[in-house]
Amino acid sequence: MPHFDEKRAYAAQEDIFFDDGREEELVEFVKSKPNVQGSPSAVLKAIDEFGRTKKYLMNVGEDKGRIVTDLIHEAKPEIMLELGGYCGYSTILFAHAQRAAGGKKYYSLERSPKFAKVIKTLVGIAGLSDFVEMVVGPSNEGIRILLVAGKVKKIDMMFLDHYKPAYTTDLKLCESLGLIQKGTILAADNVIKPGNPPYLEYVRSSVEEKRKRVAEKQEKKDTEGFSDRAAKQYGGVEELSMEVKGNPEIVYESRLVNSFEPTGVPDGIEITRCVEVPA
Ligand SMILES: C[S@@+](CC[C@H](N)C(=O)[O-])C[C@H]1O[C@@H](n2cnc3c(N)ncnc32)[C@H](O)[C@@H]1O
Repeated sequence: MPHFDEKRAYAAQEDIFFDDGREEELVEFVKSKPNVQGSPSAVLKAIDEFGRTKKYLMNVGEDKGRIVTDLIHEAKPEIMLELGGYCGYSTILFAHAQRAAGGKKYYSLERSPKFAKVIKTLVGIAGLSDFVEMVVGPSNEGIRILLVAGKVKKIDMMFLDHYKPAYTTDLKLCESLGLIQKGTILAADNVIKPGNPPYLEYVRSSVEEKRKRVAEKQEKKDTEGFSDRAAKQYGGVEELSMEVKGNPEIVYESRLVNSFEPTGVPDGIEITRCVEVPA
């Protein structure tokens, strides 16, 4: 297990931990800092300072963030998607790394227009507006919009960090639309805290296991296995496109990388690579 540096811990997560005015406070806090204009690292440093000294923020944070930036440096994705952008911490961290690795575009799909505005503002301050494109609305709609617009034909890397039960349904949607191809990498946050059993089961299953479940109609509902808090986290149970079956023939290799929430609570990122898509 890696080590967590307590000095860098965010404030503890409260019962109400977002959408209570803290996101607007964060924007003012970042704007008040000198030298943030055009500097992704200074903007990230300011966001982390707010999370430590003012109020908790549901960001991926430095420890888990490093797992994904290392992967970006190694895989050099041209096209990257994130599902769930919140205040733009992951957007700025990963888009900055992707641009440095020679990438083409980072798409941030965020359901809340209010949070999308915060992301736009902070991404603008960081100087990444030309590289990042926001798609505002539910992720399943955003994915279809990007495909129909001809902007995304293959996903090179996708960071999943939105409504937990939607990880599996959105992955299946991407499979059905042909966006998951050999070499696609998925990085799924929060698979330990709060956890995501249906997603882990899906990406770790063999083709035979997936085929059997489809044939015997034994597929578990992708909304099963979540605590009430995780299922209602963003204001209610979201509608999910359960009818999308995905492509059980796709072969994945998947592994858990243990790490920590920015508060120091143990968590992990599931890293999944698509190794084969039969013709
Ligand atoms: C944990 S936060 C994302 C944190 C961000 N990735 C970071 O590390 O800085 C989850 C975000 O997902 C958004 N969200 C929830 N359900 C969504 C959906 N179906 N489609 C798109 N965004 C969604 C929420 O509004 C929230 O901003």
